[in-house]
Amino acid sequence: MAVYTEVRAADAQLLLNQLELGSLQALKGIEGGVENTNYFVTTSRGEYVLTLFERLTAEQLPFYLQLTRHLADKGIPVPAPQPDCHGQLLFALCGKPAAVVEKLEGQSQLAPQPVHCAQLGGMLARMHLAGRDFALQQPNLRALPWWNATVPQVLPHLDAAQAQLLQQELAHQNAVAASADYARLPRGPVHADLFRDNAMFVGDRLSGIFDFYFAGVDTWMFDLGVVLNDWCIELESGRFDAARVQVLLRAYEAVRPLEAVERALLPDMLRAAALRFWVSRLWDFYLPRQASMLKPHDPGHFERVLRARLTGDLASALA
Ligand SMILES: Nc1ncnc2c1ncn2[C@@H]1O[C@H](COP(=O)(O)OP(=O)(O)O)[C@@H](O)[C@H]1O
Ligand SMILES: N[C@@H](CCOP(=O)(O)O)C(=O)O
Repeated sequence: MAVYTEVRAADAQLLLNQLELGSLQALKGIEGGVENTNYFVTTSRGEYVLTLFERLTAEQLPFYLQLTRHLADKGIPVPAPQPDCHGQLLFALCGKPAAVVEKLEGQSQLAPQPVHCAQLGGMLARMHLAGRDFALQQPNLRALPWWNATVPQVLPHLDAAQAQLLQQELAHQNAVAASADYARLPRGPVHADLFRDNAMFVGDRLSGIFDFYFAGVDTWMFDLGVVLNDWCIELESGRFDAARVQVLLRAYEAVRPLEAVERALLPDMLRAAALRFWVSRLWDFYLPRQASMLKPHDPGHFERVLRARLTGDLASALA
């Protein structure tokens, strides 16, 4: 659970007044999430999510908020940020940047089946295409430069085998990123954290995707790698479930067929995506921040995912 900043009802009401969202009826800290402070807000007008941004700065936030606005306007089901009468989406609360977004209907599907993966794959491709004409630029802030800066901080906490794996994979990803093929990968705004807990289903129907606060401009294959590594694996082992991999990729390609260079680099992007979350989980685990309700995710999970990807199991899943 993560509530880093306690928000009083009176403070929340001041912001709701600015947005003309009615009178506060309930304010409830949200269990889940590790990055920001989130509250469910019930008002006389409806249900919303109030987010206080704990790490992101007011300079970085317009990218995320405008991107969700842009995607919502293009028919992608994402929680639209609520504007004030000047069209502003970003505010300040308790000394932190803050926003209020729509509350999506439904529940996360934490044990996804092929029926869920198919919808997610199609939605991911539609989201990539819908982002092509988004005007703002911001890199993925959890990409290679961040891994290079963070790995030395977590290495002292690892055993020798883990340290070797981490360093070897980082070296490999630096080499991939410097290659001509990598430069040819199509890119655009990506979600970069579209795990099963960042999508909602009503019954078996995908009702929306949310939590764009790691979004940035990166390769579409990195985004697909993040999704495959979470939606299409057996959680205990990190190994791929072939049926889910196949259905998700087929659904993605039904909307946007992969280019040859994307197909060739997908195994490396799967490894990159595993490395990204192994590093961030190690960082959260060994160098935690203060939070009144925080349960860090298990870093060992992404070590297993990375080891599974290193066996080349994408090819066997697609055989
Ligand atoms: N727009 C939304 N609609 C419905 N539920 C939401 C919404 N945003 C967040 N939540 C709920 O809050 C939880 C934590 O949000 P999340 O964005 O993942 O947090 P963090 O940014 O800290 O990682 C989610 O798992 C979900 O249950
Ligand atoms: N998905 C990441 C954690 C990022 O937090 P989120 O709650 O915003 O998804 C992970 O699983 O490590």
